[in-house]
Amino acid sequence: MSSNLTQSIAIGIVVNHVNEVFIATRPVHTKYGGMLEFPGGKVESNELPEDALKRELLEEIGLEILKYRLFHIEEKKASSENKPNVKLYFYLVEEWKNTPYGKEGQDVKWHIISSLDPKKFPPLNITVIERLKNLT
Ligand SMILES: Nc1nc2c([nH]c(=O)n2[C@@H]2O[C@H](COP(=O)(O)OP(=O)(O)OP(=O)(O)O)[C@@H](O)[C@H]2O)c(=O)[nH]1
Ligand SMILES: [Mg+2]
Repeated sequence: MSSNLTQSIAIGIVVNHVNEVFIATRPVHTKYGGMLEFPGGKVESNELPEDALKRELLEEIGLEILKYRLFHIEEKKASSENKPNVKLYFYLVEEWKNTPYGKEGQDVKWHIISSLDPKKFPPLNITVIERLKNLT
């Protein structure tokens, strides 16, 4: 029997009109430090994933998002009793206000989708990156 809870994560794939996505480098001292990631973070209790998406993108990259859609969900079962299952909600963000920047001091950059290397991201991003490449 499993009593593991599920930690949901809301992630924004911010895509511009020239097929570039806005990506941050994870700070070195964190889990997957030095790897690339899309902005986002943990959905809080009593919060909807899309509300977490709006909150995290504002907190992390100063973006007020206007048009977005759920693009992909990735789930992973907990690797032990005392860890949560995780569920990643990846949203495509296609319209926004403001110019994104690394509000928390993180290194950020626009990357052309076709040039993305899935090996530079956490393992749960591999499928969504393949799907992203098939879009363009
Ligand atoms: N933001 C983000 N997190 C990802 C991605 N892929 C992926 O596996 N994750 C995982 O999702 C989890 C939560 O992300 P996070 O560290 O950004 O959480 P957060 O913003 O709430 O930060 P905090 O824990 O410091 O409050 C991490 O374990 C991270 O490794 C991704 O592309 N973007
Ligand atoms: Mg985060």
